[in-house]
Amino acid sequence: MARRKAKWAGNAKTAIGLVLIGGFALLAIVGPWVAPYDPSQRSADLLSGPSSRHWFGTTSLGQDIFSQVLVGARGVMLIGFGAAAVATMLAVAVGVSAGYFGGWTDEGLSLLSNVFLVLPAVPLAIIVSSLLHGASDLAVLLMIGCTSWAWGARVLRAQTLSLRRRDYVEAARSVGEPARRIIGFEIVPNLTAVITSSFVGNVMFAVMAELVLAFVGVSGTSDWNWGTILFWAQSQQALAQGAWWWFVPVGLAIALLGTALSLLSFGVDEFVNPRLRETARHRVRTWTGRAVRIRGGFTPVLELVTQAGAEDDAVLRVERLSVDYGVGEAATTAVREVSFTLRRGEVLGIAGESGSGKSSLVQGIARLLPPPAVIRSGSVRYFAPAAEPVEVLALTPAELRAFRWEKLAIVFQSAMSSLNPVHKISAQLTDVLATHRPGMTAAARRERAAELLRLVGIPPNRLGSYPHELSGGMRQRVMIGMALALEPEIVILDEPTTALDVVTQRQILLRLTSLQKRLGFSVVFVTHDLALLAEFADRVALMYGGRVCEVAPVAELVRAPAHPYGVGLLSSFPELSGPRRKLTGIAGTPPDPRTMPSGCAYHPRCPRAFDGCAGAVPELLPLGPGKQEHAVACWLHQSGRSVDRS
Ligand SMILES: Nc1ncnc2c1ncn2[C@@H]1O[C@H](COP(=O)(O)OP(=O)(O)OP(=O)(O)O)[C@@H](O)[C@H]1O
Repeated sequence: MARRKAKWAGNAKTAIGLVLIGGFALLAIVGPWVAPYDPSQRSADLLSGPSSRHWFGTTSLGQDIFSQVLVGARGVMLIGFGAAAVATMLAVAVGVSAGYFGGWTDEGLSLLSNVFLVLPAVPLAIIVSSLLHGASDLAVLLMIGCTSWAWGARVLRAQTLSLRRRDYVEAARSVGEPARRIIGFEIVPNLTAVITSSFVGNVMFAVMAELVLAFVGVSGTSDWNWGTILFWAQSQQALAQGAWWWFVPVGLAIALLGTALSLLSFGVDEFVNPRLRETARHRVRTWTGRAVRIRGGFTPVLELVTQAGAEDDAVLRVERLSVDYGVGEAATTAVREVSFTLRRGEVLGIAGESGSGKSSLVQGIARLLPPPAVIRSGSVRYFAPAAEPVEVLALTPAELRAFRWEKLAIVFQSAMSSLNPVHKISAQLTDVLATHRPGMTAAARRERAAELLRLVGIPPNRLGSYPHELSGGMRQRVMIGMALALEPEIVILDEPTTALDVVTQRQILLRLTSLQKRLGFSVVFVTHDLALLAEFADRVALMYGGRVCEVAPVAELVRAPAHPYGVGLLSSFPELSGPRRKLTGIAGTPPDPRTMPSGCAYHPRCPRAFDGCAGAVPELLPLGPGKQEHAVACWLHQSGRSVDRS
């Protein structure tokens, strides 16, 4: 708290803005009491300039303009801030709901906003005030507030639309947070700058609208506010008479109020955006980590392969899972009837070229597919120890929230964007615990958060840091710590070390695998990097064109890949030991899922293809007796022939 206060104080713009606004607020409170004259009281000093008796001069009736300015501040501040508060609350409620919930809610609320956008607020207020023969301050406040929210709502809707798919919002959803909490904790804090500037804009608009109403004489010409002063100055032709003092002081007061609001808006922007703030202050030394990508993903391994003895120790079983993007004739199939079993305590690697369907598969398993993706068919069963299997695809939203994170945790690809930039690491770690362990005390949650940081090799004093104060590798480890918060049985990592330097990559994976051995969870590790899998995985499944084409224990796959695609992939990587050999790679490009080749999807690129390969899709079958663990979907093997490693 003290640190926060110091930051406010250290922000000169905020401080000046606050002092000025505070001054105006004080004026609004005490103005009528400290004014030297009654603002309506006439005197013999007609239209005289500033003097020691009348600091701001007098009107054509001899009234003291200084007193009028002091007394008038109350109405301006009351209506300006009151109407802005009403407008901002309406804008947040409408804009955030429309952006977050989408669908019919969005359509209905957007229609409402559009209607209010075309309503001319000030002329409407003038007409209503005229009908009421002069409206009260409260009526003016409500009129302005209720007619000026629509623009802010549109901006907030657009911002919410861009926030709702951010990784940290998806992460919160996957943690099982209810919508109101996601909106309150993940979305609205990130809109603070927009809400503040919307509020400041609304104050300015309300002040102006109120001045216009007073200026045209519809909100009562005897109630003193700054608009009333301008109304009388205009009607008595002060400008033509050279009585500049009649409108200049009030004009300066309005300009000063606008300046104060703008300064406050800038200051709040810096305050709520730690990155902006840090540029102006000393920066905590962080590693130079680049953005880290971590995403959760399973990949298919074949059911047949895992039949021998695998059933008892299965923790997750995926059967014939298919994922489409879109529906009907326009649908593109990204995952095609993938089946695999994940065993308790194993690290299953999933590899394949870009576009082979790895992420779609993993997101399908966790039911985190973004629209327009849909699960077309299949089954995902979770096996709890000594309990009935659970069909994940049939879970209700509430059951799904409990399943994710408790049983299955996902580390998203981008650690930086998975961590909410406006919350400290401690808040983000304890939030997962608060959602799933409501009975835990705040102190216990904080202790557990520190323990989780220690677990992933980060000093607990980093709990007070913001995400941007950590290196890419540290952020990634925080995400892994967060995934382990509830001790899940399955952890999905999707390309967890892409974009990190090789040293950091290895450090993180070594720590992860040592934790995995200690805590006993199962890992699905999606990556392009076969060399990493060779070091860290127990088994590897290769994906091509949305299907698993080969699955085997990692040592066997590296030693003797059976599918020509596996051969090609391994030929693209240098070996760590042994004689030097030419890296050949794979000619051509992966297939477009919209125009998938017939038969084996790899046949157009396959150096061993023969006529039969284009006919039908080969099944994923064990290589033979004694090779139950090594399965391949290739016509070469199904017709009894073998393939040489080239
Ligand atoms: N929103 C989408 N609309 C249509 N098709 C999509 C969409 N997202 C992905 N696809 C298609 O689905 C297929 C599988 O994509 P996916 O991202 O799952 O593959 P990947 O193996 O994870 O690739 P990468 O390693 O590049 O992340 C791709 O061919 C892609 O064209």
